[in-house]
Amino acid sequence: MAASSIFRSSFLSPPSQLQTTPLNPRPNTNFFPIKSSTSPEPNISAASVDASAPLQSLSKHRRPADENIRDEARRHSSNHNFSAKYVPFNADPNCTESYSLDEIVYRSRSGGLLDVQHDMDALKKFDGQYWRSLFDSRVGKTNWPYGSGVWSKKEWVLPEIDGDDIVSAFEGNSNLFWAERFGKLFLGMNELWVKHCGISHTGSFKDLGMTVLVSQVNRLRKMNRPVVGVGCASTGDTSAALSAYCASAGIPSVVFLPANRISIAQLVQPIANGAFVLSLDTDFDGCMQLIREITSELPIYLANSLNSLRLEGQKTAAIEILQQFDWEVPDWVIVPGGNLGNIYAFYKGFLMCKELGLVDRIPRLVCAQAANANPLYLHYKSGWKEFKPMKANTTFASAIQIGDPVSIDRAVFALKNSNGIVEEATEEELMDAMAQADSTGMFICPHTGVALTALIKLRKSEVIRPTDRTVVVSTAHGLKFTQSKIDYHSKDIKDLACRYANPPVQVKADFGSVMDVLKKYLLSKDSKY
Ligand SMILES: Cc1ncc(COP(=O)(O)O)c(C=O)c1O
Ligand SMILES: N[C@@H](CCOP(=O)(O)O)C(=O)O
Repeated sequence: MAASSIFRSSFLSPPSQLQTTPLNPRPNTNFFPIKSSTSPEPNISAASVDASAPLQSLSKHRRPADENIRDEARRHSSNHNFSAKYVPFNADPNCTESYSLDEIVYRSRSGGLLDVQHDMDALKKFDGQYWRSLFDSRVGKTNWPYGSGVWSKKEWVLPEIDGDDIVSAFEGNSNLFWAERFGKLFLGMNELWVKHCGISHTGSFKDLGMTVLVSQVNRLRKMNRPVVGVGCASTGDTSAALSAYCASAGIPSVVFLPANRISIAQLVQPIANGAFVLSLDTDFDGCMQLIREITSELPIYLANSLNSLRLEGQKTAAIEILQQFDWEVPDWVIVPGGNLGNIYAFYKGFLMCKELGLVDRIPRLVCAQAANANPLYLHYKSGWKEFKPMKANTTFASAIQIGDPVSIDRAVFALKNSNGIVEEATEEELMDAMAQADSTGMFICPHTGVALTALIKLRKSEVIRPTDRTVVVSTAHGLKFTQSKIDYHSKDIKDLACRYANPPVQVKADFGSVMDVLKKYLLSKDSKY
């Protein structure tokens, strides 16, 4: 949709070296490397958990001037027994099928999804307090790779990767914003929080997963595995993240984009980062089908969330939320869903925290879809009967215009096991919610508008109570979707009332005219004036 003339004229012209030390690792009372009868894990060293230095010596310990943070990490040899492997997703406990993470495999023998399974027994050798303290000790530092919100949880993500192979932009650690005004004004809530995963290196939560996937690719290439490049189908955010992380590691990337269906800001990201960009005359589901076929023929590694490595990074956003609440569990977490990997990633992050004793319960999850692309919602409404993929219609929430989500089974599992709910948002609802949020100081993307709509509906029906602590996950930066905001505030959208539009006022450039409009404006704001 074109910007209105108003908009055209008004807008469109011209680290420290500190070793971070957990405060209270269970088997270790004196801050020195862990070795006790309760711990068969004697080799956890400074590099693996950063637990080796007494607190008082930390500030005196500087890295030599000719050494960078990677060199420094390399000096500390990491020696632990944590491990992870691929297993069929939600398999029978007796199933023995598994694959090393160094294999190139995306599907189980039966064609089902895979999951990354951690050696939970090894992780359980340390109690919840230990892990909480360890993760807390790494926040806000520049130690490689722990300065990243993802790699600060390395033992739970890719425990066996060498720090040297990691490709990171110190992603994660995103803002958990107290949406005070929006909560009070529109929902009568005190405890509404927005997890701004889009305030990130490439402007979306995809960075969390992509740092893991590209790091593993980096490792595979060093092992001379047949990976010439990495490829994805995308509605704009996966491609941006893939191309940035690949460019940073010097790895070729190939992205399949549905022509004319993603924002200009998203399109320019892989172009600028030097990806090989194919603009295809189909929708996202068509691109996804093609990349799956192509990656089974050519030495191109698949970077979509069908690849379960991605979800290992994305799950850290859930752990981060708990950490930011000082390990108190919120009542609800609302996530916009498209290809449906992220809702499972959140579930997995919360579940690991529960199973490893960091918290005692998990929040209820809500997955929010655009009504124009709502296969999960329809499935939920049918009582989880047979799932029917659909042809997704155009939506302002263009990154979730997906009709045949690859992670449908993961999403259903996550929702069933978290007493979850699925909601939907019409175009009018999601655009109004976005405008309302923006009017309280946010600048969110339309997908976050979808999630906020779900919240508004669940508040109206009193499913979510005024005192419930609720987190809405904001998945991308609003600056990637400015055209939708321009259209809305121009009231330039067919069939939408654009009730919260705030178009600029064109005024003659003379004192009297400016005074007139300002007086009128102030009167509307303050009855005492
Ligand atoms: C901005 C944004 N929000 C939400 C989603 C949905 O995430 P998922 O595909 O993991 O459901 C996507 C991508 O699909 C996205 O790019
Ligand atoms: N919104 C996504 C769609 C693909 O999702 P993925 O998580 O499977 O890569 C995008 O930005 O491309």
